[in-house]
Amino acid sequence: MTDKPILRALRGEVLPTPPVWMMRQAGRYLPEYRATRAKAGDFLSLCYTPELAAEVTLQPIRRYGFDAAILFADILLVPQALGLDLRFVQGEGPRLSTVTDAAGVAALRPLDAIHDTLHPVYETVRILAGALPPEVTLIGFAGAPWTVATYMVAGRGTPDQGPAHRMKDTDRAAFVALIDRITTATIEYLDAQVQAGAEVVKLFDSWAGSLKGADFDDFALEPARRIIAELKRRHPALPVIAFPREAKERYVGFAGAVGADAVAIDNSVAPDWAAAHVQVSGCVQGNLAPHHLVNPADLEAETRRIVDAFSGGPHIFNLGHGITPDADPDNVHRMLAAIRG
Ligand SMILES: Cc1c2[nH]c(c1CCC(=O)O)Cc1[nH]c(c(CCC(=O)O)c1C)Cc1[nH]c(c(CCC(=O)O)c1C)Cc1[nH]c(c(C)c1CCC(=O)O)C2
Repeated sequence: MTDKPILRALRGEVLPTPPVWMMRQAGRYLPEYRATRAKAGDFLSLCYTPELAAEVTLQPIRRYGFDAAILFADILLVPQALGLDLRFVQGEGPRLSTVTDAAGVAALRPLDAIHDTLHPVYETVRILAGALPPEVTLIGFAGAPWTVATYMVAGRGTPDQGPAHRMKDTDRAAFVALIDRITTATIEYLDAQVQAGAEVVKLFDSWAGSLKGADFDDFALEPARRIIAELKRRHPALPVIAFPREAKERYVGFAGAVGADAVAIDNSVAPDWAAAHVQVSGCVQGNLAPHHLVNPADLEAETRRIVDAFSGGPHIFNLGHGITPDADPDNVHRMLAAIRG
């Protein structure tokens, strides 16, 4: 049995102080991140240079003593490994070549080939596994198939995921084939991260909230269930965190339905409601609104409200979404003081 606080919470233990980390904790709000990114040249070079990716992963651990480190990489590396062109345009976000029909799905690279692109990520994990303090848990991650598909179909981020919805509704067979290709690639990608030393994996389904009714079952729930079942078949003790962002009432029972050990919730969910309806079935991660780290007027009060609401069950403190570049690094210390006392 291990004593790392994150692993204890994921096993269902209720700790006197919740363990804590932050989505996007290695990021542009930190001057040391911006310096290392400048050294790498651009964001993708940073992702694919293991020594530098490991360095930015460790920076927030050194500065704040978080309980978990999350591998520095991006969910869009999988589409790139499947053969799409990917670039990040400064100030605009990602741009990819697109997959919009059956021929596009058929042209994706075969499953075995993904490691040709992704092997530097596994090296980053290996460096981190040997460099982290013993009480810190190393989290690997991937995008969930629906969210990854929304970028592959549109070639960019979209406000309503319209292009992916249209492909799903007009060319169902090709869309199902695309989800299947992402699902199998994600299993091999996460398996390789675990073999390299990731102790927990997290699935980011940032756009799960735009799936309704049976579509939510088919494209948020079922692919996550398949990925987790296969990973746990290969690694029975592996804890998994699922993040079906903006799932609202579908957060209820989600972890159990997909076989995850914890569900991460966004900040549109009231902590008291989530404690009563979601945490009753297991560990919950979340859910401070990131804007409190920009404008800290209610930072301590909101942090305490979340800690108190979830104090009766297993809880990992986190934000409801990633910390933003305009956040003040000192506010993170204030948040930690409010959690840890
Ligand atoms: C949708 C999504 C992406 N990437 C990710 C998601 C899912 C989570 C979410 O909803 O935020 C996940 C992600 N992206 C990044 C991580 C690393 C780990 C972490 O610190 O959380 C993780 C887990 C680094 C990153 N990924 C990105 C940055 C900023 C890049 C930079 O340095 O310029 C970082 C630190 C870039 C990125 N990557 C992506 C977009 C849309 C963008 C551009 C928008 C932005 O700039 O924030 C795709």
